[in-house]
Amino acid sequence: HAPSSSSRPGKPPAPTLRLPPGPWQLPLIGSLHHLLLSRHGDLIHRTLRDLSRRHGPLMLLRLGSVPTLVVSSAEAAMEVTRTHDAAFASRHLTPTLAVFSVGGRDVLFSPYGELWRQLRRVCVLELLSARRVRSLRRVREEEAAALLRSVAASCSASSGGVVVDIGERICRAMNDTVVRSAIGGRCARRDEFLRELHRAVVLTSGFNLADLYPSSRVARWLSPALREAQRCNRAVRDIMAEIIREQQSSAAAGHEDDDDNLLAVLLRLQRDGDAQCPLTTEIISTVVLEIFAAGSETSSTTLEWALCELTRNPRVMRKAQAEVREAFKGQHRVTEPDAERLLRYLPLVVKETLRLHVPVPFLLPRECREPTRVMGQHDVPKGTKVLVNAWAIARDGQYWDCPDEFRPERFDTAGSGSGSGSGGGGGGGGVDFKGGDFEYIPFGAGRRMCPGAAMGVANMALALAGLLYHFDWEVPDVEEDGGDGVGEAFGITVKRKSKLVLRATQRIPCAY
Ligand code: HEM
Repeated sequence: HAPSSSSRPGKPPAPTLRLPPGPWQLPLIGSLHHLLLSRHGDLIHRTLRDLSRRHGPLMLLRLGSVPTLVVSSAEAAMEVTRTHDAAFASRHLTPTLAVFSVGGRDVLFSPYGELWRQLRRVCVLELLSARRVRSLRRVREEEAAALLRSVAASCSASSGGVVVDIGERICRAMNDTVVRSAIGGRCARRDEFLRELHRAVVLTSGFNLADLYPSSRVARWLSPALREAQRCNRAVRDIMAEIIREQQSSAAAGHEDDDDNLLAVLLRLQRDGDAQCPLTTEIISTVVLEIFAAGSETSSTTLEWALCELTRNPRVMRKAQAEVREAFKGQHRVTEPDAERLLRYLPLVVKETLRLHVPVPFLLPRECREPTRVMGQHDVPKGTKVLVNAWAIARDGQYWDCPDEFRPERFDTAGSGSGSGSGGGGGGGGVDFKGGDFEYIPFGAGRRMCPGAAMGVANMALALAGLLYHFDWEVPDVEEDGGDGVGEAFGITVKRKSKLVLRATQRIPCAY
């Protein structure tokens, strides 16, 4: 993999490559020792931020045998996801990701090409377009209601507050919402699925022996992560096979209205042979599994962090609760149209959570498809893995005032200046996550940007409004986190190390 600037005899000398700078390397392990010796332990997004402060926003490392470009400024992120978007539009497929994506024949990790284009188009059309997201409102309301009823039931058992495993419940609610949206029904083996999904998130972080030495058979053989990935993949495929069988028998029985979901459409395309790239059952199973995973893990992680930050910041909590309690005054239920119409501050809370706790800190790894000169001065060789450290960019004092503080007001267009920088609210007024403001890219940017942002935000916003409307939330005892960062667990998404547990006190009855 090592990039080379040497020329072969008889050929004109190749121009010398100007590779991006990076920390010193050792034979065999490359730059890994910088990660292994870090004070941040396995929180690699933090370690790479520290390293980039020394070596620059375009930094070249070798992680095991994999040349890896780490992108750590808004300007550099723009180069990779806009200026040279096509050159970086493929994913880097590690051996563990190859297990889950069956060699990249999927939508999340596929190389840039026709199959990806086709699968992404179907996902957007049948599930993620603005129209489809609107039409799934009933699913969101029912699943948020189920969550609120479950908390109310726990509260009714005691007269004072009650300690609730709210993190677990949020996780189930977000998963049920996205699964019902995609296949029309719940997953009967949901808890088993969620357990395997949590394993998959850790296994695919890219920092195991097999992924660091992808071409070494010894590394693969020695890697427990790869074997565990294969086991985990078999388990989720088994769950999916059951779901597909049910959907097929429902279609065979002629249930017309069961046909209106992503899985049904994919199966119909397969039956009719209409798709440009033929769809195998394996591809369909992979795509639907990925939608379940991409849609639930990210949203539940964000919602958990939102509640966690609100309990740590009583001023923000009071303001958010005052707003929602005023908007729904006298009512016993929160509905989506009214929440959308009346709440101004709550969306800022969601935005600020997505900034402070970028759920997918390196986006999904990209790969350079052709030699590319970036920022006019650095050459990135073909095959280089690219990590955009969206987490570091969203906490960079160059773009954000008090970047480590939780201040939803910074996104208030009325209260602060426009654009990034030093608006009155702390930088961020007018900045959005739509992929055009590169200091804030929790959903990525460019061709491979997340197509599920609208659905993710809708799923989270309604549940959060209900949780704040009906209940008061406090930290039960001394918080186990100890403060910023210590409570993070690294994986392809960064979530809380332990599931959030809070004391809930019901203030307003639920009538769902
Ligand atoms: C808080 C919620 C979410 C966050 C933070 C999030 C974040 C991301 C990120 C960072 C990427 C990679 C973007 C890039 O490489 O530039 C991505 C890709 C993707 N996301 Fe999301 N996502 C969320 C919700 C969802 C939902 C609800 C769905 C679907 C139900 C979804 C489906 C996808 C898909 C299919 C891709 C792959 C796009 C491609 O490679 O072409 N996401 N997401």
